[in-house]
Amino acid sequence: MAVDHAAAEVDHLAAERAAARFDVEAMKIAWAGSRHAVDVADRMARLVASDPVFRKDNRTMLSRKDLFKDTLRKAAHAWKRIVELRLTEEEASLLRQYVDQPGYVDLHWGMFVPAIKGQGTEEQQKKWLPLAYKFQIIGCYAQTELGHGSNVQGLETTATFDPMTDEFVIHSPTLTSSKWWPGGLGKASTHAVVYARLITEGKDYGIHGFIVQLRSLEDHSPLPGVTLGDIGGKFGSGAYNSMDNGVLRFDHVRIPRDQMLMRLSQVTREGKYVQSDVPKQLLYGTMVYVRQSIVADASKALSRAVCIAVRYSAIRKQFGSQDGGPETQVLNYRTQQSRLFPLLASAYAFRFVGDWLNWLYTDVTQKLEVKDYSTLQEAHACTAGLKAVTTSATADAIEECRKLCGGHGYLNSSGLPELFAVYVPACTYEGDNVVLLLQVARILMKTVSQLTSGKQPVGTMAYMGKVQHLMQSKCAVKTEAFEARALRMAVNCAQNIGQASNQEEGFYERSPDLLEAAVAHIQLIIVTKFIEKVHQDIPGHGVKEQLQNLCNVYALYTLHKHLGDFLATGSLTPKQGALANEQLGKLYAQVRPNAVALVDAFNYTDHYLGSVLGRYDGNVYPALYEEAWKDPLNETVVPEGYHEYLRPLLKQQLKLSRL
Ligand SMILES: CCCCCCCCCCCCCCCCCCCCCC(=O)SCCNC(=O)CCNC(=O)[C@H](O)C(C)(C)COP(=O)(O)OP(=O)(O)OC[C@H]1O[C@@H](n2cnc3c(N)ncnc32)[C@H](O)[C@@H]1OP(=O)(O)O
Ligand SMILES: Cc1cc2nc3c(=O)[nH]c(=O)nc-3n(C[C@H](O)[C@H](O)[C@H](O)COP(=O)(O)OP(=O)(O)OC[C@H]3O[C@@H](n4cnc5c(N)ncnc54)[C@H](O)[C@@H]3O)c2cc1C
Repeated sequence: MAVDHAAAEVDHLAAERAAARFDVEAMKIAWAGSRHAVDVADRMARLVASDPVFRKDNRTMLSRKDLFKDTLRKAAHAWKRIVELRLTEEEASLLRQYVDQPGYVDLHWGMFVPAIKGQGTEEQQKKWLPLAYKFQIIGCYAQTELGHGSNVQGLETTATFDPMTDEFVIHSPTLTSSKWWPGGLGKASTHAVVYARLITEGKDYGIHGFIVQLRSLEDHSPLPGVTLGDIGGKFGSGAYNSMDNGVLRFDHVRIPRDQMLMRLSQVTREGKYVQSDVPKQLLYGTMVYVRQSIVADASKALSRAVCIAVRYSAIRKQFGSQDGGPETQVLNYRTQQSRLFPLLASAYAFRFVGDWLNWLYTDVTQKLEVKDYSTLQEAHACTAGLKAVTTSATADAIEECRKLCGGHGYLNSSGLPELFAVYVPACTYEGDNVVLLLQVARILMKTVSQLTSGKQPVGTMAYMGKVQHLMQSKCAVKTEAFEARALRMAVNCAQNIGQASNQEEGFYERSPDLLEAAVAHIQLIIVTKFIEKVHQDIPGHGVKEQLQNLCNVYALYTLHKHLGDFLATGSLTPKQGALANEQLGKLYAQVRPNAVALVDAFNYTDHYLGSVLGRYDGNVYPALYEEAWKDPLNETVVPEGYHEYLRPLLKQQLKLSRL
């Protein structure tokens, strides 16, 4: 008798859900942050999923042109719904999240508007923001050039003040000064915040921001002196190809003086350069803002991949059938668990550290408003470091989830290839991860060097103040081992650099070790913030226990993976390392019955997941089968090209065989 495997798989997920030992609804609240956050997210996710314009299952099959047009259509429709339904900012940005297609709106709202808010004077904000808020202009963030991205101070575009006309002349003096990469620039934007070297009275004052109109508001054609276009196709099908990353050149384009963003410094009518009393690093404020939002996005991307891999691992069975009994769910294999559960724990870890970082960012912003710049360095180190560590881990984890889903994970319909292709540039944009970690390392070295002068480190560096204790002790407590490892790695680097004849040379020579020291410091922050979270009052049956488990998994897995660091710095003994690994195995066994419910708590719709393997109902096989037939290649039974290329070949073989 034929067994209906599909029906059996569906029952399987129901059984998994029934076996969970905690209240999933309460976990949804812990994940989202509040009941309100769950409800709004739920409403927006359903709004998007039920609207045919937001369909995305065909995206990887569209040509670049069709994909771009589809992005424009979705963005316009989303805006229409936002206006019609009078959505709040919170609702609108969730709606954008669930539309799940990178597009010019991200740069408009995510960078153009924040750049004007952060670097524009009140007057400039009054003039430009209302236009941007109503989409009467579309803006992008034009910083990176063909020749320089990481080294912002190396940018070549010039903005030369002409006192005769009270204008700046924006110019691209070399090929490498062409703006290259800005999202939304290629085809959509009418305006840009352009970063250029300010030259006045014959002196180069370095990089400053300018609002420049690029296209006509009448017919969208480039303004005189402006050459611009798209930079071409990118990694993967669908994926980031919905975005028009662009190239832009200026040939002596003139803009009024008041289009220089003048909150941080000004040029007077006479051409005098005046520096305000605010730190010049505030020029980088937009990047700091986006880096903190990228950390929150890491937990979203990672949780999606993990949700797909966990559900599918509960459905998928291989081996183990004896006497006609059931086969083993691959989720029951210890190896599957040891690869998958640390990623599940990381998704929760990144979620909570992302919330904390958002708090830190808000706090710093409030302090800046009253000219308190004391936490600027902390904000830079935390946003840069957490951006680097969480995006690298998430990119690796999405690829691991693909492998955890076996062959089917490689199909576009699994959702994983596109998720990976969209996600990986996060390791590069908004600061290459290595470059950002070296920034953290510089701050660590500065902090270590100040320890001898008695200056007490603060914020996330405060543990370094316990230097006497941490340099000597054997650590019994988990966080203390993380603190000792991070501090000792930093101190080792500082000592090695100190022996070099020149500090810069020493830093350069030791940079691979410095990267590792920076990672150790950031991992300490993630572990600490997770522990702080589970110490809070968390309502709901079994929720706190589950989070405690996941926190332990994250910490012990990180420890296991970097055991070399812990041993080399003497922060743990080999015996402690072995015990930690033993413990990890036990924790996986506790996660196992709750795994499906723990990913259900992310509360993702099937539309947002975009994966036949991750379907909520577990009906994987019929969906895979159906999906295959939708491929354009299956529109005809006999493929196009048969008559030109297959038939002649086959005929020829026929003749040969007759010879
Ligand atoms: C209601 C409607 C709603 C509608 C709904 C719609 C809603 C939609 C919403 C959508 C939202 C989604 C979001 C967008 C999506 C993302 C997409 C991707 C976009 C990607 C964009 C990009 O990709 S955009 C380009 C990013 N390009 C970089 O990222 C360059 C890195 N490169 C550097 O960033 C500098 O080049 C680098 C290395 C620091 C050296 O800079 P340098 O040479 O000037 O300086 P030094 O290293 O010498 O440092 C000198 C001193 O500055 C200190 N310092 C340095 N940085 C600092 C900082 N930031 N803050 C404070 N302090 C800082 C340092 O600690 C030193 O401090 P000290 O002097 O005390 O030691
Ligand atoms: C999808 C995408 C979207 C983007 N959107 C925008 C946008 O909207 N606006 C915008 O202005 N830009 C944008 N960018 C550009 C992005 O910000 C830069 O690509 C990024 O900052 C990295 O700079 P780079 O390309 O110059 O890399 P490079 O610095 O050339 O990196 C090449 C290699 O050199 C290494 N390296 C560089 N410097 C050092 C160092 N000091 N020490 C050790 N190693 C080093 C890096 O680690 C890397 O391995 C986007 C990029 C991408 C991929």
